[in-house]
Order: sequence, then structure tokens, then C-alpha cells
Amino acid sequence: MGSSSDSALCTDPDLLVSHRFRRFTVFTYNERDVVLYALGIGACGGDAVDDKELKYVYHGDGQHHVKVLPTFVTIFPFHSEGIKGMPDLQFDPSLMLHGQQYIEIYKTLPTNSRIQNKQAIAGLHDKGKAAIIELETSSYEQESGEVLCMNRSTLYFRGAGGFSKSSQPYSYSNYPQSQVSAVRIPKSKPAAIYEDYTKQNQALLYRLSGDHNPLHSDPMVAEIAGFDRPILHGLCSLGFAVRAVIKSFCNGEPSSVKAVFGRFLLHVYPGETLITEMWLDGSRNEDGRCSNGYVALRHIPSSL
Ligand SMILES: CCCCCCC[C@@H](O)CC(=O)SCCNC(=O)CCNC(=O)[C@H](O)C(C)(C)COP(=O)(O)OP(=O)(O)OC[C@H]1O[C@@H](n2cnc3c(N)ncnc32)[C@H](O)[C@@H]1OP(=O)(O)O
Repeated sequence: MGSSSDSALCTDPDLLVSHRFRRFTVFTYNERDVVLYALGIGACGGDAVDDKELKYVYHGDGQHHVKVLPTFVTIFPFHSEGIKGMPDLQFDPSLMLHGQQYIEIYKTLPTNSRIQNKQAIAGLHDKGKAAIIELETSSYEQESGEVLCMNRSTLYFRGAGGFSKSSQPYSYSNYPQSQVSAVRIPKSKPAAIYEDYTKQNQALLYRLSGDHNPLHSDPMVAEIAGFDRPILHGLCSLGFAVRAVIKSFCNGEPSSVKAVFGRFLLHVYPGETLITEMWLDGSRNEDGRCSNGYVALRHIPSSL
């Protein structure tokens, strides 16, 4: 720490954390966006269409709207300024990875809405070999002005550390450390395991929901970034995992979910199988090198 290098994320970290984003960015979504997103995270993507998941992509006569999956809100930040316009920021986009995502949902998600996003820097960390930015996006329904959800996105910049000015590592956070640290994987047997496979075209389908990072579609960009081929969006894997939780513990009801945290520790190639192991409030006693996280539910179904 302490010596800023040519590849360091910034020269003045204090300037970066004091950055103020434009007050609001506004966008509209509708049922088509909701359905496209659900297909992008594998809903009804098995060999046979799962009847229980049909409600995420289609509504029959008895139902007026499709049901919105909770992780749909993770696409909201992509309708914002993001980090691009921040002062004093330099990085190689091919070396940026999505490290973590935390979301809170405050209301049942509407099938269409006009949304206002407000963004803030929630954290900046110098890890020596890497730099981390935590970007927070609060989203409000424009009509009512009520807050609908919050996303905290952790961006991991490989090779971009070393910007600390003092001998101490630079670490700024608006939040208690506990909210951004990893979840430990319990030793006990999982309460449920759900296996799902991603398709070869999963990332190409998922990108239509708003994350057009070429790391997920362009073989040359993927190679420069150090991968054999384009990798899956972290938020797509997270969508698969939360869908598994809803299927296993919420009887398919997406509005049961009130918060989600996910840490991406391994990249996924489209076509690979995702195994989601789930514990009910697991005892946290063993670390494991696999992506991990938790889902907070409004209530645990009485059948469990
Ligand atoms: C507006 C919204 C914008 C959203 C933009 C999204 C853009 C997307 O298009 C991009 C993507 O989706 S990329 C795909 C998804 N992500 C991945 O595949 C990353 C997988 N993870 C890795 O490869 C490694 O964990 C890796 C490389 C991340 C880290 O591995 P190592 O270099 O081996 O690090 P390690 O030595 O284990 O740890 C160094 C310090 O960093 C912390 N850390 C590790 N993994 C982290 C992670 N995933 N998230 C946050 N912090 C992480 C460690 O705790 C350690 O810190 P400390 O030294 O303080 O303990």
C-alpha cells in the first residue's frame, strides 16, 4: 500500500468517495422486460416447461400480470450513470469483475413502472492487488415517490490497487463491515439442493436485460480478460440461485423475498451446471471457495 502505480484505480481516493451523482436518472419498464429477464435467468428453461414457473413469463385468463422475480431489481442500476463519469477514475474494463451484490426489496414489485434511481458511492477499498468500489442505487417509484428497492453492487478491479496515500490500506465504507462480508458455508447437510443448467446462449439472452459488458459476449474481450471464452454475468448466476430458493422454500412465490446477498468467487461459463445448496439460517463455521450468499424471506412457510 501507499505507492500509487500506473494501473491504480485513482490518484485521489477522497475525491472519488466525495463524488455526487446527478440527482436522479429515470427509466420505465414493462411486462416484456420482466419476462425477458425471467427467461434470462433460466425460468422455464428446463427440458420441459415447469408449470410452477410459468407465472414468471406468462399469465392466463385468471391472472392479470406475470409475477416479478425479486432479482429483477438487479437490472435497475444499469439505467443509471454508474461509475463511468466519475472524476479521477482509471481502469481497464476487461479487468473489472462483479464481486458482490446486495439487494433489499421494500414492496411487492409492480409488473410495470417508471423508476427514479439515485446513486452514491458506499465504499472504496484498496486491497493492494485489487481495488473495490461499492456502488449503491436506491430506486423510487416515480408516481408515488416511494422507495421500492436498493442495490449495493461491489465492483472488483483486478490489478488496480495501490492507490492508498498512507502506509495504511485505504478503506472507506458507509456501512458496518458485516453487511459486505462473505457468508461462511455451514458444515451441516444442506436443507435443500437444487441443480439447474445454464444454456450455451444464456449470457447472450441475459444481456438483453441491460448489462451489455462484452466480457459476456465477445470471445476476444474474454480472452484479453484471461478467460477461455465469454463468462456468465454474476447477476445471472445470482438470479438462478434465488430462483432455486424460491422454488425450494417459498412455493414459487417471489414476493416472499425481502433481501439477497451474493458473493461471486468463481466465474461461470455458459453451459455449466449450477448447484445451489441451501441452509435455513446455517451455522456459519466453515469457509468454502465457492460463490455464496443468503436470501432473507418475509416468512418461512409453515410446511418447513
Ligand atoms: C451498476 C452495477 C454495475 C455492475 C457491473 C457488473 C459487471 C458485470 O458485467 C461483470 C460480471 O458479471 S463478471 C462475472 C461475475 N463475477 C465473477 O465471475 C468473479 C468471480 N470471482 C473471482 O474470480 C475472484 O473471487 C476474484 C478475482 C474477484 C478475487 O479473487 P482473488 O484475486 O484471488 O482475491 P483474494 O486473494 O481471494 O482476495 C483479495 C481480497 O479481495 C476480497 N475479495 C475476494 N473476492 C471478492 C469478491 N468476489 N467480492 C468482494 N471482495 C472480494 C477478499 O476478501 C480479499 O480482501 P482482504 O484481503 O481484505 O481479505
